[in-house]
Amino acid sequence: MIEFRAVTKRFPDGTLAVTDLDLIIPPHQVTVFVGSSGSGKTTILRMINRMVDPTSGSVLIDDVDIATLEPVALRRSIGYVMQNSGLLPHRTVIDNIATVPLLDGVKRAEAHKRAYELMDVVGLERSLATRYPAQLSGGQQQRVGVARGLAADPNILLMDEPFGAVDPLVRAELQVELQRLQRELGKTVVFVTHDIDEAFLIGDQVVLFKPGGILAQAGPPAELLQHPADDFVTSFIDAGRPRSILR
Ligand SMILES: Nc1ncnc2c1ncn2[C@@H]1O[C@H](COP(=O)(O)OP(=O)(O)OP(=O)(O)O)[C@@H](O)[C@H]1O
Repeated sequence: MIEFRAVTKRFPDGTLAVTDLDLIIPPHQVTVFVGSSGSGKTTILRMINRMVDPTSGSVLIDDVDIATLEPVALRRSIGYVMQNSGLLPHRTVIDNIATVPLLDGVKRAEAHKRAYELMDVVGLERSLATRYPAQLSGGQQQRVGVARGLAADPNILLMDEPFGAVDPLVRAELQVELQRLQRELGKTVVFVTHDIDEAFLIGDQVVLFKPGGILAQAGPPAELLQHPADDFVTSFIDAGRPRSILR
């Protein structure tokens, strides 16, 4: 379980990105952060692996305040998948997937063996292993990014708009794949998107933020749809609807 207790983040330039956030992220479920651009989603996500530290308040993982943990070790123990996959351009697919285990001192042969297994898990042909990222499609690159995020077998997987840069058809395919993966692996997934349809599709819990990183509502999709907390929630959900009809 991940817990935010009265977390506020103000950047040095004075920007208030997160305001007094109390939130529980249950284990083995997909929690989706949704909200308009600049509503603090990425900042909140990055506080889970200490890429960003709160100005005040605390973040706990399984009841341990992560401010007491060593940031680099914490970061390597948590999977992180970002938009545009964030792959290393001069390393092959197999080396990209094995990045964290290799950093952790796992022997190359063993790290590669596991990386090949992960290619199967995320639905990538093993024949792609020796290609470089630029020789893959956008969807394939994102799958490599997911495999890399899973390589250290983390309990927690953070995904920051992972499907934002691919076309709608590939995006739909990746969304279905993520649901399958989650049924098989049961990780604690925290997923950022600005797309309410995507949030409702893949989220067990959806957390909607207002500008300033103010929590608007958190709950299962049906709860937000049937019992929106206020007009902001209603209008954010409604704004997503015309797109669903057009799709
Ligand atoms: N390092 C920083 N220094 C100053 N302000 C920052 C920094 N990082 C983020 N911000 C600001 O904090 C606010 C929240 O940013 P954040 O990236 O968390 O939002 P977001 O909801 O993830 O947005 P998006 O959907 O556009 O990625 C924004 O106003 C942003 O400009």
